[in-house]
Amino acid sequence: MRGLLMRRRHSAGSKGAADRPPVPAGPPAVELDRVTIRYTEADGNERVIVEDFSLTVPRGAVHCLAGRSGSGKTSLLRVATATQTPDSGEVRWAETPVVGLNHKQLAAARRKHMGYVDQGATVIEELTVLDNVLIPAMPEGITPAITERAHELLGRFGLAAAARQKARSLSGGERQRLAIVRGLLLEPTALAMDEPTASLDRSTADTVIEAMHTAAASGAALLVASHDPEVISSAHTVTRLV
Ligand SMILES: Nc1ncnc2c1ncn2[C@@H]1O[C@H](COP(=O)(O)OP(=O)(O)OP(=O)(O)O)[C@@H](O)[C@H]1O
Repeated sequence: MRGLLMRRRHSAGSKGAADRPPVPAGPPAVELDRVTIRYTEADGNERVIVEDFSLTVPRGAVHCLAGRSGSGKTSLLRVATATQTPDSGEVRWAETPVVGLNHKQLAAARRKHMGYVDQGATVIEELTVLDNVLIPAMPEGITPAITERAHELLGRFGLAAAARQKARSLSGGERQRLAIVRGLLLEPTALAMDEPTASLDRSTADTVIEAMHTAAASGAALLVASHDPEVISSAHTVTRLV
């Protein structure tokens, strides 16, 4: 393994060990099993992001993929969310292997297991907040039950009053929370987030960190790529890429 250190959150960071919550003992949500990711760079050199790297994130836990820009956070997040195939190794969601699934199988597994919040929390500006949240349910039809779940989640994440507003009116922090709600709509095993606090001011970023932990407490595993020290120190466990 090159340039990689994995630590439990309570072994380091800005807070004392006594301040940190124990790692939840939920069932495995996301597993990387002896994963290797390497690239051939423009100059012909090989770049190894991780080699024979294994990680288990249980339901209820927040795991942070940390490291400087270019260290490979997004690459590892892509492999964990099966939008990139590793050079070797296996990825499992709720103990189901996903490397090598065909497009249709992967789409079904993703709907069941993996919510995703992209960097910047993309929303459709002209749709209402509620309709943005309901997007993942559209292929199978919007039922009263799913609409009720959307409202319940919007309430839990402080967006109930915004449900009928156009998404264009939302602030950066509200967009992140909307994207979390949308990612949780289908009750996935895990939710992946790419740099959720980038470009937010500190107090707004802190509300997003709180929302991440609310999402984990609801039973999802959170896998978060971030170089924000507060995201890193709030996580139950951290992988540091260098
Ligand atoms: N498909 C690819 N082919 C070659 N090199 C790549 C490829 N994807 C990423 N890289 C390189 O691998 C390294 C890690 O990239 P990655 O985007 O995973 O890092 P990161 O930590 O997420 O960076 P940032 O915080 O800036 O988004 C970078 O040097 C990048 O240029």
